[in-house]
This record gives sequence, structure tokens and C-alpha cells, in this order.
Amino acid sequence: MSKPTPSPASPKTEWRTWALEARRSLDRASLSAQLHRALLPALVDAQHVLLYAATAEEIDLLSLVAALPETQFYLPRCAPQRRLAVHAYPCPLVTSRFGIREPAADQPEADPFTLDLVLVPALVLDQRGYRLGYGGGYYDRFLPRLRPDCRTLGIAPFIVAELPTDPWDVPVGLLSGGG
Ligand SMILES: Nc1nc2c(c(=O)[nH]1)N(C=O)[C@@H](CNc1ccc(C(=O)N[C@@H](CCC(=O)O)C(=O)O)cc1)CN2
Ligand SMILES: Nc1ncnc2c1ncn2[C@@H]1O[C@H](COP(=O)(O)OP(=O)(O)OP(=O)(O)O)[C@@H](O)[C@H]1O
Repeated sequence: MSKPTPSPASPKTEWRTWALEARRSLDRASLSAQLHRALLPALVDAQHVLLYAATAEEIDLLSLVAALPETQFYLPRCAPQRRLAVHAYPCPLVTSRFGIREPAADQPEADPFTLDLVLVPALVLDQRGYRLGYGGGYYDRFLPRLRPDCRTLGIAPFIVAELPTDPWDVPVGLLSGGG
């Protein structure tokens, strides 16, 4: 039996624990396939798209690369000072100390200003686009560095009414029709 959903007043740590546990009972493969299909219309207009390399528990969207051969995809890398570096994909990948596959540090970096669309992984999103990640603050620092017309789309297995927020949180776009 799963735990009750925390409230907007609950601390982020409590939400993180809840989301990490709740996602264990999901069918990740079918959720990934569903999101892949739902994202295709949003991707047709984008030329430069930041994706992420999913862990074994996350929604895996790397299948989009083969489905959209005209699109230039990019992957993030956790650089020092919690900076998110961006690299064109395909490129050689290594597994980071957090267990996430990411571009090797010796690969050339891309300019975040090139990006038209950023798919932002999250443990849980709320209906306003606020997200909860693993707590590194990588995307909170990264999102303000994007071109003002760059679109963002949060990717999470759950969308709740309202998450607790901090002043640095940057809301992301939501897929119309739910995520
Ligand atoms: N697949 C995937 N790639 C991604 C993300 C993601 O959510 N999914 N990220 C989304 O942001 C970034 C990596 N996020 C991370 C967030 C926190 C920590 C981290 O430092 N974790 C600490 C606990 C937090 C702390 O105490 O500061 C740890 O595990 O010890 C690492 C990576 C970039 N790449
Ligand atoms: N723009 C910023 N500048 C400096 N520090 C920041 C900024 N954004 C977030 N942080 C720091 O990052 C930490 C993590 O923030 P938060 O819990 O919101 O992460 P998260 O959104 O879950 O993680 P992630 O973005 O990596 O998925 C916080 O302790 C905060 O102090």
C-alpha cells in the first residue's frame, strides 16, 4: 500500500521520499512509450533539444533520438559548482558518481543559447509547472541561462496540485493533456 500524498506545506524532503517510493510501482516502459508519443507534436518545431539520459527508474525518452533524425539532441553533464553543462548527442558517455549516464567531460560543450526546447526531468511536477528533482538545484541554476524564447517541458511520472516552492524554483512548461 502506498503512503498518502504529502501536503503543499510538507517539506521537500518528505515529497522526495514519497515520489521515490511511489514511482517504484509504476510501469516505466509503458509510461516512457506514452510520453514519447505525447511529446512528438511538441518536438516537430524544435531543432535543438536538451534531453536527459534516464536512470533505470526514470522515464526514458532516448528513443526520441532515433524517431527524429533531423533534430539535434543534447545531454546534460553535472559540472563543478553544480553547473549543468550541455553536450551535443550522440557523444561518448560515462556514468557519473550519481549513477547517471552523461557526456564525458572532455567532450566539447554546447552553448545553452542554442537550445529551442529543454526536457526537464523531475520526480514530481505540480499543475503550475513547479518541479521537484533530486535536490541538486542543477536545473534551477540552468533554466535562467536559456534563451528567453526557449521552451521547457517537465517530465515526471506524477503531477500533483501544489508542491512546496523556494524562491529559486523556476517553473517549467507542462505537456497539454497531462504528463
Ligand atoms: N537522468 C537525469 N539526469 C540528470 C538529472 C535528473 O534528474 N535525471 N538532473 C536533475 O537535476 C541532474 C543531476 N541531478 C542531481 C541532483 C542531485 C545530486 C546530488 O548531489 N545528490 C546528493 C544529495 C543531494 C545533496 O545532499 O546535495 C546525493 O545523492 O548524495 C546529483 C545529481 C542532471 N542530470
Ligand atoms: N539559482 C540558484 N543559485 C544558487 N543556489 C541554488 C539555486 N537554485 C537552487 N539552489 C540550491 O540548490 C539546492 C537544491 O534546490 P532544490 O531542492 O529546489 O533542488 P531540485 O530542484 O529538487 O534539484 P534539481 O534541479 O537538481 O533537480 C538548494 O539547497 C538551493 O540552495
